[in-house]
Amino acid sequence: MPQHKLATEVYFDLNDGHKIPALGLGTVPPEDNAEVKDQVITAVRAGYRHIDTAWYYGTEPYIGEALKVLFAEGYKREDLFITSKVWPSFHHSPEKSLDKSLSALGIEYVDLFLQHWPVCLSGDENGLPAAPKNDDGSLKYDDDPVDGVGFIETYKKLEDIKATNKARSIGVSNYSIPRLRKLLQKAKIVPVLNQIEYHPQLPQQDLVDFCQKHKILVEAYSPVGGPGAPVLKLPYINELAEKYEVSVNEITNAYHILQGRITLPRSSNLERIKTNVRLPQLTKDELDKLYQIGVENPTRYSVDSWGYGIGFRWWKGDTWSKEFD
Ligand SMILES: NC(=O)C1=CN([C@@H]2O[C@H](COP(=O)(O)OP(=O)(O)OC[C@H]3O[C@@H](n4cnc5c(N)ncnc54)[C@H](OP(=O)(O)O)[C@@H]3O)[C@@H](O)[C@H]2O)C=CC1
Ligand SMILES: O=C1Nc2ccccc2C1=O
Repeated sequence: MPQHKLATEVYFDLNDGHKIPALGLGTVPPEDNAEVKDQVITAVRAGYRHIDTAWYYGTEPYIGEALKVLFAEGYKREDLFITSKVWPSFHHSPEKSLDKSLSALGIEYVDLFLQHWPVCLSGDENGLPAAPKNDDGSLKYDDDPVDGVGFIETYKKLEDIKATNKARSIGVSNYSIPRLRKLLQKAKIVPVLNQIEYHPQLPQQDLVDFCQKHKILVEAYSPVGGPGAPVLKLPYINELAEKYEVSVNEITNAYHILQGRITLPRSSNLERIKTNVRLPQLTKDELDKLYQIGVENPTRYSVDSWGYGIGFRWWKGDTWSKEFD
């Protein structure tokens, strides 16, 4: 049995002086939100130190229950890295959203607070409904979803929050290159990272290069493509798992971590969470071959309707859209 390094022991430097564990646990609701409590406890006991959540997921109260158990076992708040996010329907009051998240989680600060999407949906003072609709069924925005700059105002509020210490670091999610360009013209604080869909089937080297140039880390969500784990069906990933005697999930994690990206796998299977921690040392040729899979046949699995028109190339039918740039 080959000896492998551990993904749980890798930390990356953020541009504001803090550090982030490279492997984080995703907490999008499973069938029953309460299951997240055991998932978090299992992960931390297995060595994970990074939990990714969001007000939108509705799982923060269960993560809070897990934290109580873990703190009682002796784990320290300062040893964990906890991320939450402000949803677009809460764009007018991110601090209120963060206060709700902190209260549900039972903690005083988050390590990282992200703007979940660079758009402004029309929610009430409690951010509800999360997906507001016009009478014709279309999404109800407070700002033009394509040309509006309200998303920059939201980010500025995150800059103010950082000064309160309720969030140690601030960052963004689902930002394309055009949105990042606009943001960087106005931002005082460069976001520490951009959380985006990323896996071997979704090559986004241009966005990664742009982020790298501005010292913004890339954090990969849906590292196996979300429900059904379609990415894990790729024959080459299975070939590598056999070669290194690890799971297919550990290959998709290594794909990111070895190239300086944070990865956020999620699972309802506690055994899978527990064992998904080794870091096989894939070669440069193997990493390049994984990357080429997506160049030849790009596939985006997460296609939320609020993601259209914000500067990403979306997979539509059999061609990439021209929306980028
Ligand atoms: N900022 C954003 O907009 C977004 C952020 N995220 C974040 O990223 C996290 C991860 O993304 P997410 O889309 O949830 O998912 P993942 O890509 O991690 O996929 C999770 C799914 O894959 C299944 N799976 C994993 N491994 C296997 C395996 N070996 N065999 C069969 N099935 C498997 C899981 O099933 P099982 O439960 O049975 O293991 C689960 O259904 C989220 O939880 C969230 O924290 C996600 C989407 C958007
Ligand atoms: O914004 C999100 N949309 C999603 C859809 C499925 C799972 C997670 C998310 C998000 O975080």
